[in-house]
Amino acid sequence: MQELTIRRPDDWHLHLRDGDMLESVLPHTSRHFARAIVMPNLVPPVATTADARAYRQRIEKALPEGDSFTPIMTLYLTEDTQAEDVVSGFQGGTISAVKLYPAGATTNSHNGVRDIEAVYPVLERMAEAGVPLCVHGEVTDSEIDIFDREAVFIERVLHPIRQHIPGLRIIMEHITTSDGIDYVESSPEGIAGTITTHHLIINRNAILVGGIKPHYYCLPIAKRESHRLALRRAATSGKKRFFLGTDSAPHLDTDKESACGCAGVFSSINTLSCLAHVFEEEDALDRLEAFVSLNGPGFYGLPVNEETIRLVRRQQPVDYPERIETASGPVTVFDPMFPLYWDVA
Ligand SMILES: NC(=O)N[C@@H](CC(=O)O)C(=O)O
Ligand SMILES: [Zn+2]
Ligand SMILES: [Zn+2]
Repeated sequence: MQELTIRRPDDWHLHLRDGDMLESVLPHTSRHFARAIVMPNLVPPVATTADARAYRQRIEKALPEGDSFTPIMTLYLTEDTQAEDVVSGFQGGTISAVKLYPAGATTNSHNGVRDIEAVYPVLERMAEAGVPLCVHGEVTDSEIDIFDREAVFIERVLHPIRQHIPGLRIIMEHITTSDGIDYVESSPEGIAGTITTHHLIINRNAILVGGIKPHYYCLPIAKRESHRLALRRAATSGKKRFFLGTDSAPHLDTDKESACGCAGVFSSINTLSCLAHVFEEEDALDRLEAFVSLNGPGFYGLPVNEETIRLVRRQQPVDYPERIETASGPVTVFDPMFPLYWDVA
């Protein structure tokens, strides 16, 4: 296949940041994507409906002329979150989901949840009102190995939430293990998983072999090869409860290339080229549209996009920048370590 037309895709997990960084990264998403679930882990976090409304306005202001892009806003769940604010923000159309960060699990998560049972009353109200919960699924206990933190989260946190509040719709974001895939597949309706572009391409060797490669460090951390293969099988299966969340998460190079580098991979620029490459390798180009354009709106109960995009396989590798410039310095773009031939026409 040399050409593929699909409905315009959406990104169900994206970090747009704020200020200069927002200005620099937003065009790389709005060029190709119609909508994105925008993560609320700003400093300070997007914790109330009023915060989400103000942040949405800043995103709309930063949007390049002529691009049609809808940010889908989320709230950062804290132990002080008020259920009334969540429900009214959802019913009024300002927010579409709430995000659970276990405190200390990832970038800007220190205001997250320490005691999950403390937020059960809010989760119960969300279930009644139909507000979905997006989850960063890693425990933070210091005795748990970083490579096991997702699997342990499923057992200690996610499964108990689902037992206690079966009506809550949950998105297990950026799944990195076969445990996560198996959990979603073996559960009844009501839980879905997003998968990032980079976790379909790299395993932990990319971070650690031949020297430390900070631009491949993200959370949850990439796991061993068998897990990457499980993610590929799920993403390319066409199954309705798996869809794209790029987790494109820009950090300044000076913050990544450091003795204590930040977690996050910036991939919005070449994500669709990378995904077409992966789906072609798996002989599943006919299922790319399900993963990037159909399954996400299906789970979130939103209409699919009517516009289309055309992907073209070029004769020569596609050019994309190694890094982009922002007012505060460069940000390195995800390098899949192979040439990309698929391009968005
Ligand atoms: N994925 C990451 O490694 N980083 C994200 C946070 C997150 O999604 O966990 C970020 O905000 O930088
Ligand atoms: Zn996360
Ligand atoms: Zn993220």
